[in-house]
Amino acid sequence: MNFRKCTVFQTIALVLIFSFMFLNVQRYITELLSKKEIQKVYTKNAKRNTTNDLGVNEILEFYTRDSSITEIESRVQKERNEIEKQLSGMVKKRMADIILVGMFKAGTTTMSLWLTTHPQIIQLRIAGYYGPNKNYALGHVAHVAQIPNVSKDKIIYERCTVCFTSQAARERILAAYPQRDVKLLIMVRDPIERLISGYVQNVYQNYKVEIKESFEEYIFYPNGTIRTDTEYFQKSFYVRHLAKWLLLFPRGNIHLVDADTFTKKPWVELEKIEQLLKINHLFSEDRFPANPENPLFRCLAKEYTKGMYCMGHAKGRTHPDVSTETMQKLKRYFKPYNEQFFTLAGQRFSWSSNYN
Ligand SMILES: Nc1ncnc2c1ncn2[C@@H]1O[C@H](COP(=O)(O)OS(=O)(=O)O)[C@@H](OP(=O)(O)O)[C@H]1O
Repeated sequence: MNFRKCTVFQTIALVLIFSFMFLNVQRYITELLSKKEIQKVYTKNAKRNTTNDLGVNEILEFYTRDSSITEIESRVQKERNEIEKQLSGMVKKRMADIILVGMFKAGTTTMSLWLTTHPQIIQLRIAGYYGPNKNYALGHVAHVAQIPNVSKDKIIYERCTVCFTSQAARERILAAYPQRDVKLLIMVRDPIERLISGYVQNVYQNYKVEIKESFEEYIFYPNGTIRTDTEYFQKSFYVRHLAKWLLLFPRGNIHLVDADTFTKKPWVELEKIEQLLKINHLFSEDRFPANPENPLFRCLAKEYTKGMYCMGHAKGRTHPDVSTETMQKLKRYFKPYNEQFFTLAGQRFSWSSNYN
């Protein structure tokens, strides 16, 4: 009897031990699996954030989440009412067909100078109207009054190179074009080269940057982290700015110019613009000899007379030597933003391969 009791107890104890072990093993396996699952999701997200697996919609959503479309529309409507009020009584004018909205230090002066030598392109006298407040304060009457009456085969061209990074400018342009039918030209240069160019410009103008401050001092904090909060740095995050334009204007209206190709082979990018605007082809390769004073850059030979349009000394400046280490650090930093920009733009640029 005692022996039988003992066996029953032993069996119960064994069942309990095995059950306990089984439950623990099961819990361990579940934990392990969920940890793995979390790890998988985390790795996937990290990868998505760094190497840009994000799709166009996700990128758009991410960079415009601080923009309330209702608030934008209400501001734009208010501005439209103001435009109508100021222009009431004036004969309705055709607005500019195309606006060069940026990007600062990407070759915009050269583009404007050369493009407007085309007899079918008429440039507006006032530049930067939609950008800085002091320009916009000129008022719509003054802005519209300068627009010439031109035949349909001519293109009215306006320049506002500070507009690309300005939300106020985007909304002002949208207010002026209720049909959103303006073409927007944006020159995009390798963001690091643009950064260096901006630094050199600041050094020359001795504005914001002390002459003695090296590029490295300008770009890094003393502890080596990148000073991403500077105005120049912020302007080089093209994806952020393009997303905000795409919230307001269709992609088809935005023409992105490869600024590096424009510098080296201007006829390539100019011919694309001729096609976009459906104007005669005049910018052929043979018209772009090297600049005798600065052979890394081109000039444009005049069409009917002798002489060339070359840029002065303020364009095509010598850049400082930047160490490989600094370049690599900047490239690593910009790469994910660039990738997102290419996805959003739906195109890559000649400088894209600098980041491979
Ligand atoms: N043909 C030709 N000649 C001289 N320079 C040329 C030319 N084509 C493009 N570029 C590039 O234009 C860069 C200056 O850009 P921007 O005119 O947009 O500068 S600015 O924003 O108006 O200050 C300028 O930048 P830096 O090289 O840093 O001076 C040039 O790289």
